[in-house]
Amino acid sequence: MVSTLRQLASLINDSVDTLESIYLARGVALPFDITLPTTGSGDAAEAALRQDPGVVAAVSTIMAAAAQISAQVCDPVITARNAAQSFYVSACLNVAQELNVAEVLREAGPEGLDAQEIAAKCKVDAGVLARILRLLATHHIFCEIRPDVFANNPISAVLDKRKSSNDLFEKSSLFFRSATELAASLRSAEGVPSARLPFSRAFNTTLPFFEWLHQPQNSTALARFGLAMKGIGENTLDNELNAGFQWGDLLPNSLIVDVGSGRGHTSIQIAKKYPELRFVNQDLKSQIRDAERPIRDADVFLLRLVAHNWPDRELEKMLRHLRDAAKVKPTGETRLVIVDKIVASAARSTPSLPAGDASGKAACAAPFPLLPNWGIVNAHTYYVDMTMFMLLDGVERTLPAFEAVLRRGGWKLEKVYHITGVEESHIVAVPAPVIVE
Ligand SMILES: C[S@@+](CC[C@H](N)C(=O)[O-])C[C@H]1O[C@@H](n2cnc3c(N)ncnc32)[C@H](O)[C@@H]1O
Repeated sequence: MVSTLRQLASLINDSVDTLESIYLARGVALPFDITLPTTGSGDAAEAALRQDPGVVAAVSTIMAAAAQISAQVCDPVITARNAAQSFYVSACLNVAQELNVAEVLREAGPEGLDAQEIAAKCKVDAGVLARILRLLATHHIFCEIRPDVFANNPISAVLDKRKSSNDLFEKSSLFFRSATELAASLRSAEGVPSARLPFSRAFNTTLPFFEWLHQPQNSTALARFGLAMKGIGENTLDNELNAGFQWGDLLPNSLIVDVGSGRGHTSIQIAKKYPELRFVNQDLKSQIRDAERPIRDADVFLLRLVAHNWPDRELEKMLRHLRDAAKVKPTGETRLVIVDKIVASAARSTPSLPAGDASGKAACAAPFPLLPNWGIVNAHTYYVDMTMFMLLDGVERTLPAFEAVLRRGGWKLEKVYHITGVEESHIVAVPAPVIVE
């Protein structure tokens, strides 16, 4: 019987072999050495190759197996202690972002900069800043090329907002401040949910998050939020358009209603590829000036990164309104396209889905002995789930949870598209009779 340790080591070895052979066959150099300063903004051919399904599978296996083998061999006390203190990584990263250290180091180039000079540009104490950057370098974010001299590596370069360090301003992190209230929020027994959410406590407000964001005094936060939303999926939208819901199968002139559209960046991207489709963007009044009521002759209601903003009871209400406004056979059939992450359990068990033949339901589970949800490969999904709770009482859902809320809202799950290299899935539903439970 091969030990779990050996199985994990084999998975890593085999996947490294696969990676090397794919890169060799394509004539592309393997990814940068993260222990060395970066000399530029990366290689476009290498960035494109990272989307290759064989590369995605090999990288996912290495990430999951490396994290698991490390946790397996490490003294449990040390693993637990490091996890308990990993907030320091976030806190130090927050410092680097607020002080625009990646921009300062981009301007310094691969020779790097002494902590004294970085601190002078950032107008803070050099000794503490050097210690903060060393903690980050220890986690492979920045590299310390000589004692107290730091440079960007490919990971810290990602923090660079590609502006001059003189043009950047201070920012406060909504998520970071809210997270400090997570435990207190769970313990509290105060009234309405919005008053006891970590965000509400941290920012001392009883307004729901999106209303708070639209207050005149929070216009900077709103602008930043709009940009962040535009940024999510910008690089992967092509993949989404090719391998997700098939917009090209809709008849010319079909009407797509983007519910909670933000500034309409998704519709604009789809319209560029499919100019024969029509679009309506709906959002809160200060985001765009448009109708807020459901539109009755839509062919598609698109909810992109919207369902996860709401707890089940609110999402169910929203889905019912859309169901009431949907076209049903024989006059047509409105499709509901939800673009959201799908959470998988970390337990190796079969999900208890009701019988049905919606294709593409199960995302590919990781091979034994890896955690079936691919462990840290999908860590971001579980982080965003916390953000949804902290800010909105929202939730990232499992597929059975989606199916249940859709059913209660009067929709029937038709098909799920899991798209390689994209964190969000496309969950497609059609109108179904509303079942009162
Ligand atoms: C997470 S963002 C998603 C934006 C966009 N769909 C995207 O994919 O980037 C959620 C959006 O829902 C909007 N929203 C929140 N409450 C709303 C409401 N009651 N009516 C319409 N839109 C709302 C917010 O203003 C925000 O733009």
